[in-house]
Amino acid sequence: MNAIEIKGLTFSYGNTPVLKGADLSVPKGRFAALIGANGAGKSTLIKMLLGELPLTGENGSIELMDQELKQFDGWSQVGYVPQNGMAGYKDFPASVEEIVKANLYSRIGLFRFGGKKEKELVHQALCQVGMEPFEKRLIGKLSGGQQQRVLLARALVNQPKLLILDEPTSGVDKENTEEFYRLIKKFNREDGVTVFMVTHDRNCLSELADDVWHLHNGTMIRVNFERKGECDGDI
Ligand SMILES: Nc1ncnc2c1ncn2[C@@H]1O[C@H](COP(=O)(O)OP(=O)(O)OP(=O)(O)O)[C@@H](O)[C@H]1O
Repeated sequence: MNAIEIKGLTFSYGNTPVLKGADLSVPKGRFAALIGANGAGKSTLIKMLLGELPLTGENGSIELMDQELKQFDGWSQVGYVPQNGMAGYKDFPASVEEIVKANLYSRIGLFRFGGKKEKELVHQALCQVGMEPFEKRLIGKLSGGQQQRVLLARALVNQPKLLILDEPTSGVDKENTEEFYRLIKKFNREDGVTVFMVTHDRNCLSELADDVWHLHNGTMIRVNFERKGECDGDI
């Protein structure tokens, strides 16, 4: 059973094709990494996966958790961590707790505050990533690495079965990057969460990923780990 199944995916911005028939599958419980040069189309593919870019019958097909994307109704099982998610929001008027709680809106309801149960879920998610001491801190007052851990907690608060991460440690220092990797590795290996991570960090691949996919010239190549030097210089 696959958490993600992509077949023949195509996408163009205007007349410029970016994806030209990409195939990829991520079996449930695996840790898959997606690599590729700048501008290869990795974020475009993630946006299509998340339904942020249109998918018509002519664009190929995407299934999440064995369901066609168009019919997919399990979004609470999918956690997403964007690249530099809070960068540029230095004065954003929300606390760490509020940022994480915002992802519970589907169970709380819009414009409502949530009760004791939701507060506890938020606290637990922050404990999972070691950010509970910062619960009341304004998000903009944290370091980039701390902010990314808060965004990981936000993704985890719904106890997802699939985590999608788009270059989650870009701009984060070595120590915080290592801590971030330790956390996602634990969620994958110990809690069985399927992980699909876009990265430029080649050094983490052998330690973290079961499968590595290389997006190149609009199509997907599965990288053979024994021969991973093949893509050196192109990711
Ligand atoms: N909204 C847009 N309109 C037009 N072109 C776009 C748009 N978004 C991205 N592109 C172009 O599509 C191509 C793929 O971009 P994308 O952001 O998906 O690449 P990427 O692999 O994620 O790159 P990076 O590693 O630098 O983040 C690039 O050439 C980019 O300039």
